[in-house]
Amino acid sequence: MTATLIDGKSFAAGLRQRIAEHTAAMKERGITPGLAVVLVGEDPASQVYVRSKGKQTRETGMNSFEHRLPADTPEAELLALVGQLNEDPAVNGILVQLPLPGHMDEAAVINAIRPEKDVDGFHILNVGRLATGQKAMVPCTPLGSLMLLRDQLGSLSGKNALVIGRSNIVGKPMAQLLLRDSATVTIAHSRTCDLPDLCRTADIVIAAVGRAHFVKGDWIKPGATVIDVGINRTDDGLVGDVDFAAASQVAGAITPVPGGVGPMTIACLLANTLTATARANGLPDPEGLTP
Ligand SMILES: Nc1nc2c(c(=O)[nH]1)N[C@@H](CN(C=O)c1ccc(C(=O)N[C@@H](CCC(=O)O)C(=O)O)cc1)CN2
Repeated sequence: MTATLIDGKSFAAGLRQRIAEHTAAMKERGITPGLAVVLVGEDPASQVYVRSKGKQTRETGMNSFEHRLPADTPEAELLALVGQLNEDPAVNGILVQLPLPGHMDEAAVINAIRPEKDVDGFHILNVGRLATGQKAMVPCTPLGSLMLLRDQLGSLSGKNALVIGRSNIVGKPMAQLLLRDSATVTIAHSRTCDLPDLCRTADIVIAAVGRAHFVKGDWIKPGATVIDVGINRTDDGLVGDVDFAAASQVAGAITPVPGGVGPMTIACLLANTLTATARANGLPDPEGLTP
């Protein structure tokens, strides 16, 4: 392997430490940040993520409120719970774990969350604010990826960045964040022509396509920085969207899976909860936690 390994696990641990310090300072002023996480159904991966979110929230000194609803919960009941959490002054952040069961309208549920408490940054107002350069809540996985990129590269200005994947929760907000940092951004997707050649022009590759080992080693420009957002469960265990073994021979720096972007997602959720708490109390945004 020639590439530098971007250690998201250790970066996330450092970030959580800083968040714990900010939280302790807030608690001295009588303010305890609170995060409510709602899980509908019993998806095994979601259960693991929700458990980790609760544990890490408590470890940083914040209050954690967990709500578990059965898979056949009517949408109106979930909306009523979101309404209660919106009104609860002890709750600064609300997250509804995705995916939701098929009978629910994800957009309707997300848009029912008060934008100031939308620590996932998925509410349509936060999407619009991010796209227009206004103060927003920023989705956690793209925010974590940006932090890793800045740490690795310093300035992203003028770099050719290729985002592979156009989802609302990763691809599109990632592209917005890269643009904000003055990268030259291309978004690729399933209909993109000649993706391997396009990828070979990229200084930064963000793989968020949701297909195991989709990005091949010979697609990577020598020295490029590769951020692998994929989490694919295969017979060989958890793997990313990038063929890590091959790409790490060519790239300048690369995130592993596991231990790359994944741990940053929850750390950034805590960062967003702290930011939401600061804003709700008329305090400045905590330093280094927002883009
Ligand atoms: N409301 C939301 N739902 C979902 C989000 C989200 O940001 N908000 N993202 C994903 C799942 N997710 C958090 O919810 C998440 C995914 C992965 C990890 C992580 O730490 N991954 C580890 C591996 C863990 C494992 O073994 O599964 C890693 O990559 O090292 C944390 C959070 C979908 N839903």
